[in-house]
Amino acid sequence: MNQELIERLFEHVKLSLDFSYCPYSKFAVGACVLCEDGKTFVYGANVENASYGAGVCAERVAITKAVSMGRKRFMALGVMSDKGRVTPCGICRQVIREFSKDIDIFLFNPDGTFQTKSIAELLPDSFGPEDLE
Ligand SMILES: O=c1ccn([C@H]2C[C@H](O)[C@@H](CO)O2)c(=O)[nH]1
Ligand SMILES: [Zn+2]
Repeated sequence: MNQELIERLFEHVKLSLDFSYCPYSKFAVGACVLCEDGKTFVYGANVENASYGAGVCAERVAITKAVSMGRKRFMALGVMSDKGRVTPCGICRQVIREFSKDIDIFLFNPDGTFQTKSIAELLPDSFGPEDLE
């Protein structure tokens, strides 16, 4: 990933924080996937619910938006909370893994610095679509 794409990914993640609906946790999260074409950014924010368990994380919102637009493979996913660096929860790790085994996951800090993780690091010895073949 070149510097320009990383900066654009960060800008999308930052903007998506504004769309978070988090009246219960007050913990806003923004996420964005960069599709395999290297051009299409699809962002998402966490969307909570009065029935707490019905809430959805930002990462899954971004991914399900993209998949339902016909984009199933991703180069990168960026994420950040309004409190700073955040790392995807277990359910999101499994959903990321479903669609991309070689994705770069950018854990952004508010100043734009980041740490990258692979899905193999976040979800070692994972179960995925190939296991059902
Ligand atoms: O990586 C994460 C971690 C948490 N959340 C959301 C879920 C919930 O709405 C709030 C507090 O857990 O943050 C995300 O969207 N992504
Ligand atoms: Zn999650």
